[in-house]
Amino acid sequence: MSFCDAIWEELLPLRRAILDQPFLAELADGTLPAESFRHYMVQDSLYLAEYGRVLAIAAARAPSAAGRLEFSDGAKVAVQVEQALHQAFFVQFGVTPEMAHKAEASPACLGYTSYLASLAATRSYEELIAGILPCFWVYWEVGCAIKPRAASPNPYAAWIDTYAAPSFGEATDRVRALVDEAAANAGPATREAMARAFRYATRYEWMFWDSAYHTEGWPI
Ligand SMILES: Cc1ncc(CN)c(N)n1
Repeated sequence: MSFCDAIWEELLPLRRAILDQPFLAELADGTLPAESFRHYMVQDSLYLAEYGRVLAIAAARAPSAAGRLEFSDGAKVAVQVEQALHQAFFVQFGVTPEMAHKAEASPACLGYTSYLASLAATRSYEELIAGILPCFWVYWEVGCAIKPRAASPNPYAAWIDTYAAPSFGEATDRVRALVDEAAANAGPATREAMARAFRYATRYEWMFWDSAYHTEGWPI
C-alpha cells in the first residue's frame, strides 16, 4: 500500500468527523449562517496568503522539476484563483476590504499557518509536502461528498463547485504522487515524520471549520 493510501485509511475516523461537521452539512443544504461563512472567508484569505508562501518554499526546495512546477503553480493558484473566489464572496456577504484587512488570524488559522511555516523553515522537504497535501486532498474529498447532495439554488454553490472541480482533483492527484514518490525514497523515520505532518494538518482542517462555525476569536 502506498504511503498516501495508508495514512488516508488510518485517518478515516477523522475524515468522517470532518464530513459530519455542521459547517459542511449546513453549507451543503444552504442554511449555514452568513456570520459563520463570513468568518470562514476572512480567515481563509489570511490562511491562503500564508499557504501560498509555504507552497513557494516547497517549490524552491523541490528536488525535481515536476515538484518545482507543481508547487509554484499551486502558489499562484492559491493567490489568484482561490482569492478571486473570496473576493466574490466578500461582495456577496458584505465584507469590505477594510474589514478583511483589519482582521486578525483566529487561533485555528494562526495555529495551522504557523505549523506549516514551521515545517517549511525547520523540517525536511518530505515532511513539508506531507503537511501541504491535506489542504488539497481533504477539500477534494469534501467537495465531491457535498456536490451531489447540495441544495440548489445554494448561496455557497461557487465554493462547492471550486472544490468538486475535476481540475482540483487533478492537482490533488499530482501532489499526492509527489508525496508518494518522496515517501518511497525515504527511510522509516522520515516516513513516520511525514505521517505526523499529514495527521496534524488534517486535524487543523477540522479545527478550521469548527472555529468558523462557532465564529471563534481569541479568548483574551
Ligand atoms: C484552511 C483551508 N484548507 C484548504 C483549502 C483548499 N485549498 C483552503 N482554501 N483553506
